[in-house]
Amino acid sequence: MKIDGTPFRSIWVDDTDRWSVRIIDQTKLPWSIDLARLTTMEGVAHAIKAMLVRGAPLIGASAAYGVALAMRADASDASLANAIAVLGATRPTAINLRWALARMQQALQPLSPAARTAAAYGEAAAICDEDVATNQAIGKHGLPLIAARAAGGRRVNVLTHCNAGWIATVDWGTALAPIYMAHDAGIDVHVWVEETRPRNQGASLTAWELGKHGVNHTVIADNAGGHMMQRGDVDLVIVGTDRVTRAGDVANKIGTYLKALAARDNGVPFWVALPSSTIDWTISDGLADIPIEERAASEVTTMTGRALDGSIATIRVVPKDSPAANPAFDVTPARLVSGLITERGLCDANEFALREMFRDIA
Ligand SMILES: CSC[C@H]1O[C@H](OP(=O)(O)O)[C@H](O)[C@@H]1O
Repeated sequence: MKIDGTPFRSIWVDDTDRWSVRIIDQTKLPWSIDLARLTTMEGVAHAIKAMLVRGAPLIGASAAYGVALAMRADASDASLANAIAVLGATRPTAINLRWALARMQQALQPLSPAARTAAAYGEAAAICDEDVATNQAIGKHGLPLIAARAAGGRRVNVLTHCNAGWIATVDWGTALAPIYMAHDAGIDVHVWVEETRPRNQGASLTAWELGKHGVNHTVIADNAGGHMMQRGDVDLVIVGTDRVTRAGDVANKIGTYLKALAARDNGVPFWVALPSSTIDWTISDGLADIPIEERAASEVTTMTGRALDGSIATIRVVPKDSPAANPAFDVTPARLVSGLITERGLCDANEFALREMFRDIA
């Protein structure tokens, strides 16, 4: 998408040296646009773990380039195995990480070391290009959900949680793709942007993205989403996801489950946007089988933002001696999901529908 008129992707190969990997450091947004340069596999692993890059599809794309950087340094079998292991251990919930690493392994293992570097960069680039096309398709298939509610120029209010925008993918995003397309089609779409404690991906990233694209939005506290639904101010909810089971259970940013409960209680459609690379065909029961990342307590006990003097500051918001827990995701049972917006179309959140739509993959 564009940042102040300049087209960007969230990750790309440096166009000067043609081997280092460039990213937008998302820990610095929205306060500054820092383009970081990653030159080692370990640097990519840190970027994923510390959330300089985040979002399931972007985590997968970043890991793919991490393998390419590893091959550039040492294309041996041991180096390939080490890269897969190190990158695979960075974050446990988003299945796209495992999917991308398996794809890189499959592409590189059969090759001679001499052929691996070029092949790795080629496969990583293909993953990125496919992600862009996939997300455009998600946008196209999700657009009617918004357009159907825009009769007579009526404003359509969409609530989203966390950030599943272009910055969470290589481009376009998943949950935000239909919103961008609705906006570009002239529909009066407004987005309730939940701040998404504790990392505030909504307040810091979704608000920033939508603002840069000129999409009307209002940031709200996480706890306000249900209230907006009760008042009839939410026409539909669209969120992203990090892993969907073959039965349609959805892992997403912590707090998503509460939105789904409020949506069900208020008769608000609750849609989940995802590429098929986010489906984990090996599991059915999300609550039992999706690993939930536990992140540092400091993400709950402190907040970082711009101080009134313009400096970037981190403040403590919890007493020093109070422990904090920080589960980064929760699981929304399929029964609370109105439907899935995929690159192949809209799909019920159940095993039969998923297998019908993706019989060539399942
Ligand atoms: C398009 S996937 C976006 C998904 O990833 C986010 O998690 P994180 O920011 O921790 O990587 C969140 O769950 C989003 O819905």
